[in-house]
Amino acid sequence: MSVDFQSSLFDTATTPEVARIERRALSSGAWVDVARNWLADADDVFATLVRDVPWRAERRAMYDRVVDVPRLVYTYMIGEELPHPRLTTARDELTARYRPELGEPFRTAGCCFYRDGRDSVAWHGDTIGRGSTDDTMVAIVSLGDPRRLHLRPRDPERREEAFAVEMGHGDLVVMGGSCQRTWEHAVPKVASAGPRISVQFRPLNVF
Ligand SMILES: O=C(O)CCC(=O)C(=O)O
Ligand SMILES: [Fe+2]
Repeated sequence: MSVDFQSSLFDTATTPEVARIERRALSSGAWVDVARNWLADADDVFATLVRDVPWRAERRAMYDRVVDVPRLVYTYMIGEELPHPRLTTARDELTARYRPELGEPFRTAGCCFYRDGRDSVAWHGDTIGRGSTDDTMVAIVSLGDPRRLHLRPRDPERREEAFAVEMGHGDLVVMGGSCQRTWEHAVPKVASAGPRISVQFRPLNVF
């Protein structure tokens, strides 16, 4: 796969210890945490994932409705070695940071490859598993070209609360509380974008 990505432009990652996580409280008990430049070695992680993840096409029904999913995906399940040691470190740091609130570790790592601005994911909540009934967390590490994560309340009466978070190279975005069942998120198509990889860490039985 050829990827037109100038990694030198993005060589700004700090160490996770230095990055600050900022929380935005949302309605209905949902929240979003954002930490810029959270992942160290983001350039190397991105290049390794492009090369080594066994990407497969996905365009099918998912979540609680039929969702058009033009992007490449692969999910690392429990016990599967992650494709870069930095991701293992990242998962463990996320578990250390969030376990008091989450009550359990992050276990799986779903990877999505948005090849260009035409790749996207439509409005959904991660509600296949416990996200439909329980508070939980989905921690996203973004690599490559920035894309926007759009969020909106499920309740049509509250749609004016909708907003978007830019997910840049090495950034961490965590959706927590009731976010998967009371809010929806999407990564819409854009006129022009280079490749982006999203790594989503989730607890057991959250999809
Ligand atoms: O691209 C992203 O960071 C979000 C992906 C997502 O919401 C999902 O795969 O459930
Ligand atoms: Fe999602």
